[in-house]
Amino acid sequence: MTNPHPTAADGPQPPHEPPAAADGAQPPQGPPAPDTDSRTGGAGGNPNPAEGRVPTTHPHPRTDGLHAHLVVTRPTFHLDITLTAAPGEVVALLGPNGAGKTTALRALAGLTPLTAGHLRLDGTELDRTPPESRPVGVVFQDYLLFPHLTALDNVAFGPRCHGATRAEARTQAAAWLDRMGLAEHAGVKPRCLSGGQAQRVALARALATRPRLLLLDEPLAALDARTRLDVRSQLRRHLAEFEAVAVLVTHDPLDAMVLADRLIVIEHGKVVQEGTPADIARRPRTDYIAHLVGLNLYRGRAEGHMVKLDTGPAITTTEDLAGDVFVAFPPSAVTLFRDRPTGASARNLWRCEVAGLETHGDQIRADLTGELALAADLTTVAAAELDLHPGAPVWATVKATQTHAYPA
Ligand SMILES: Nc1ncnc2c1ncn2[C@@H]1O[C@H](COP(=O)(O)OP(=O)(O)OP(=O)(O)O)[C@@H](O)[C@H]1O
Repeated sequence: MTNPHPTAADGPQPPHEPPAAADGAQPPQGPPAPDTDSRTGGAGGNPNPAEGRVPTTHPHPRTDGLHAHLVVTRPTFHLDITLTAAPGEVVALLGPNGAGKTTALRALAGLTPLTAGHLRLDGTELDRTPPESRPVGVVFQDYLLFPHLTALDNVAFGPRCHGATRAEARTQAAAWLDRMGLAEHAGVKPRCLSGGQAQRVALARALATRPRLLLLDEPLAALDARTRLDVRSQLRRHLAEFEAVAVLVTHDPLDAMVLADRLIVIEHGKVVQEGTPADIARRPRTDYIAHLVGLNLYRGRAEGHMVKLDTGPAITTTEDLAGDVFVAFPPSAVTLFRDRPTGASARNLWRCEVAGLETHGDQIRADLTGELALAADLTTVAAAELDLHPGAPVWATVKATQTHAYPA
């Protein structure tokens, strides 16, 4: 996502598409959000619930969550996804580059207009609500903190825009910084914060507006590996406490699996699979997802324990199925031989050729072509003993017990 900019609380102008009114590093005098009622504690609970409370005008109960059908049509791209989430649920939008994740997030924030569809949050239609008036908080990959404001004033900016007095806003901001473990950094400017601290300030700023929808755009992408580990676990804790809907956009399957209750995988502007992280990891339905979760995936037709692949040979499985199925197995389940193994069952034995080799953690991953295209993991020692190199002929076997077949 490239510098989108949903609300007054979230920083300077977006570079393209409709500008967010009252956006930018202006004096924090934006209009009050339409919905800042704190009956349910809003975004993670208001640290000072008695403060900054703005009367609600909502006729609907605030327990409905998110119901969205987002349709955005551009000359070369069409997004059409349905997105629902219950309060307290964290949903991750996962997908390859250009899938439409950012477009979906911008549409939720009101920065990209819907071509069709609808957007309802806690019973209120938001389609026509301008970005700065939506009860939406956004955390960006690159934080987008105001460089000239202290951490405290960056966080206080949100409540100020939503009608709190300066003193109220600062009190609330101090409470949020405290909650994020950043109390001692309140007077520090963003340039003096580490990446992890800046990201937590950005999260505090978003939560301080008590949003009913929290949008997180690749929130950990700019952090180094070590910081990422810490911030990921802190973010997980804060999201677990968050009482409204959170939507996270990420490329990283680990972030998605750790942070989200439910994954929605988008490819080419459409939802291709959704479910719990465990469901998706166990039963991927596209090559992209199979690759993400590190599985070999094939489609075919099952007759009992035999699955005849659409392209390629048959695979023997332990499941007894009929009709269209997927078959998956991990690269670690593959055993390679240079010579045809004698005594091995002829089942799940394929003649292949090494197309490429790469280091994968402490293993070597071999990409194989031939009777069956597959990835195989083996130790460095085994790769050396087999004298594997691109072009080398190999035999690959997989035990039926290591495969997993499920209906397509
Ligand atoms: N402002 C825009 N105007 C026109 N086309 C755009 C605009 N923003 C994005 N697109 C196009 O819309 C499609 C979806 O892009 P989008 O940024 O939503 O994907 P994404 O899944 O977030 O990708 P990435 O992971 O690379 O950020 C792409 O083809 C992209 O080129």
